[in-house]
Amino acid sequence: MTLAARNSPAAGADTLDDQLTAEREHLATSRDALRRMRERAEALYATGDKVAGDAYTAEQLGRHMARRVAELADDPTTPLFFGRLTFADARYHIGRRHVTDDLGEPLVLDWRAPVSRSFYRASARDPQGVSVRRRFGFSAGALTSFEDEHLDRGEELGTASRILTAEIERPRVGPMRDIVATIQPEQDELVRADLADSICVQGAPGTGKTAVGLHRAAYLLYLHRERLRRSGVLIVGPNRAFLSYIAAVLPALGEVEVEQATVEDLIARAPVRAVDDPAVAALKHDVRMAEVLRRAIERGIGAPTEPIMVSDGSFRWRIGLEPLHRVVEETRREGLPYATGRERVRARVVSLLQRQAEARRAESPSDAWLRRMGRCRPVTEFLDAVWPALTPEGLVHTLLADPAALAAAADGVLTEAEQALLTWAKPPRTPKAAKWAAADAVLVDEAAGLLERPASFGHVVVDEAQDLSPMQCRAIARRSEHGSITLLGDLAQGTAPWAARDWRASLAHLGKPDAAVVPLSVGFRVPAAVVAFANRLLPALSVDVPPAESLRRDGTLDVRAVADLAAAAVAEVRAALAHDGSVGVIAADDAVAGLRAALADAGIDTATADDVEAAARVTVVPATMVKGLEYDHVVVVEPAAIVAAEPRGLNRLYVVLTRAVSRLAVLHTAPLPEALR
Ligand SMILES: Nc1ncnc2c1ncn2[C@@H]1O[C@H](COP(=O)(O)OP(=O)(O)OP(=O)(O)O)[C@@H](O)[C@H]1O
Repeated sequence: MTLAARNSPAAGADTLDDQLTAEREHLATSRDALRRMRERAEALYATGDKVAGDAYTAEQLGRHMARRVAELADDPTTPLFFGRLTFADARYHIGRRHVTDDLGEPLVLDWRAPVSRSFYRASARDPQGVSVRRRFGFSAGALTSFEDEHLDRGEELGTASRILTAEIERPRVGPMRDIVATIQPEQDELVRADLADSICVQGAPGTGKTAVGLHRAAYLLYLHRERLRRSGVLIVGPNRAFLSYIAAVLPALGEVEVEQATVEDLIARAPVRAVDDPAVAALKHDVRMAEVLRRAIERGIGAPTEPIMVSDGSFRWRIGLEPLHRVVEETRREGLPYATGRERVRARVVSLLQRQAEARRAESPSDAWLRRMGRCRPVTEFLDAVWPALTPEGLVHTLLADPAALAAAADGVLTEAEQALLTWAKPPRTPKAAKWAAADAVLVDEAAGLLERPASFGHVVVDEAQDLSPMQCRAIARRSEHGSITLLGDLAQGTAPWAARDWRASLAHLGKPDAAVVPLSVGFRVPAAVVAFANRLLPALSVDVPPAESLRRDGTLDVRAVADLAAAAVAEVRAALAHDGSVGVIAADDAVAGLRAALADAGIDTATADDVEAAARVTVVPATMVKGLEYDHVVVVEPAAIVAAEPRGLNRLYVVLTRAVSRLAVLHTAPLPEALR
């Protein structure tokens, strides 16, 4: 046993070894049972098209079974169960998914099942009927130890658990892993919050926000499987490197159908082919642009100026100005999305024609007649005059290309100087010819949302949410209108020019103004010495957040003035490679290529941050890409250059300094930023 079981055996005279043997047998039995479950699912998958009556059912069944097979995958390196609860009359092993024997009796309970909740929440003060909680220690998939807490005797280890400590201090390699075995009570409360509840988690670096968000997604999918499968669950992350880092967590928990995207991916409609001046980009992300777009659309709705005259071949029909005015006004008042409004006007005009036809012929006209009237030239011309068809790109193109159109929509909302900033110097002739900048996407998406509502996800998890602009928040709000959100972030790590300074404003833009803001303050990543160093920056960041405290007493910090940054970085990486785990070299973006070359010259292979499966243990990461990531050993090169590279450089440095799991080395030639000294 590597980690000795702390307490005397619970069951009679069994020795610890006997108990360990019994647990290993239970693990082997469970793995066999899971294999049989998977084989049954595979057999069904193979014969699915024969039992299904038609192609559609076969397709549905096929997809369901493929998903089932994927869900039942067994990873030999992750334990099938990690805990056990003993109640007065029953005993359950808790693991990543349900495993049942051939008779349907449970061998392992899913961590999300109601009974499993006590594994995370029971305490000596509130044992919830649990007499003994057992945690298992594993090494490379083999069960090596266990640790008991006799809650009925007032024993409780909390964060002193050696198995928990070993899990937290385990060297990191490759992609992020799930934390089901060691979710802490304050995290569990967030993970198991109701589907209807939107929550905002403000947490210092490494407090498990990302972990909480992913586990909440898995929990909600377990509890509301059918509903969420229909509406979908979406995870929004800051960049592709981050998304590939977290991509494996949900599949490892059996959840293979969650969409993961950056906010840019989510709203991209056209390729980005131009770069905005920062002031222009900031203005496009300003929430006032939503009002400008709303007005621009509303101004497009005109008043009828002529009656409609239609002939159907047999009769001529006429709709006078007054009823047409009524139709337009009534529809405008309904506040529908613009494109729906246009169709509503069309339908109302057709129904006026229908009424006339009924009065004249004393019978209802056919559907074909109604369709023909709806599409006939006079009706379409009327629509084009009072409620013209619009495209999102067309609308934004008009505003950016035509100062008069912009002035009409922006008067009283944007200053003249701001309007001038927005106007293209060389307007493209058509929307198709436009070279869109990144920030135009938020305008086009806002316009698209005014024309037609996008489908709403059932639940959206937004990570690193402090960096969302008001307009990006609105883009997410449109996609979670009928669902709930989990907003995760840290105001101190805000690096975007529009980063949030308080959560209430973001929540209002997200359409969830009343969501609770819950703090997480216990850090699982960054060692105490490193946290203390990074916390020196907090007063200079002008945000009001509780400082982090660390669960980790291990770890080292080494801040050093050097003569040659590249040579010192190479030496530092060499030394780091003598330890287990990953090494991250973080520098200002423009220094990355040079450092990669220096490491290559020294014969050290390096990977890029978005290649989490890379064989190389060393990753060289630009400071702007490192948000949300972590490495055992972090080498930060020239903090002053990281700070100087962008307006929120100190916040960036705070992010950079809080990536280390075990050891942080800070190498500098220039003086350290004032706040750190
Ligand atoms: N209860 C836990 N048990 C074990 N490890 C945990 C636990 N909670 C978090 N961790 C680990 O701590 C590290 C940091 O977690 P995570 O990335 O979720 O933090 P974060 O708050 O999102 O950080 P950041 O602010 O830097 O984005 C991860 O390696 C995660 O697996």
